[in-house]
Amino acid sequence: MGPKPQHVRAEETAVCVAVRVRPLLPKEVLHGQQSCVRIDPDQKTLTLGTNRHFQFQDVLDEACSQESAYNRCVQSLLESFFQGFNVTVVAYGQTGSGKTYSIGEASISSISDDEQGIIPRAMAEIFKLVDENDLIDYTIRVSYLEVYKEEFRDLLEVQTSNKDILIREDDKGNVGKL
Ligand SMILES: Nc1ncnc2c1ncn2[C@@H]1O[C@H](COP(=O)(O)OP(=O)(O)OP(=O)(O)O)[C@@H](O)[C@H]1O
Repeated sequence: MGPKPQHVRAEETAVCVAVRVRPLLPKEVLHGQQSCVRIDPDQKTLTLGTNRHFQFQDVLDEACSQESAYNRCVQSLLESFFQGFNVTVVAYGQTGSGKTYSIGEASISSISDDEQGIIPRAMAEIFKLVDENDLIDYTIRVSYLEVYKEEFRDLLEVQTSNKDILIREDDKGNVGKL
């Protein structure tokens, strides 16, 4: 078997799973806590303890920057998106593992450009690609919803009652907020 590609492209697989290990937080260092995982970037494996190995399509270590995480896991999806495919990015993990940090709180204006996560980077690239293409008229709609304890919250309009938020699929298979 030849070496695996460094970056898995969207067209090569329907689902790509990458694992990201965050650095220890200052308070964890203060309490003398230590990392319990090891990453092998060549084998794309993460080892828990000494002998529990897990393989992923990509493994991002503690030093992986927001830019690199975006380039490795998301950028190619935008190409597919502009070719008309639906694309989805999901951050999954236990509390405090870095989902919000990785996805990128678009609402936090105090963070530096380097620290911006996936949402602001993807938005910037979408608008750049739209700007570059004068031949097509684009309409962009955005919704930003939180689902917590089976209740919706509209994060762009927090006063909206969750009862007024309806998610439906139309006859073309597009899922969205009514
Ligand atoms: N790759 C990283 N580099 C530096 N700091 C990080 C990284 N990932 C997460 N952190 C920090 O770790 C802390 C927890 O991360 P975050 O809030 O993103 O977790 P979460 O998975 O969204 O948690 P919850 O499910 O509780 O909302 C935050 O202080 C965040 O800034």
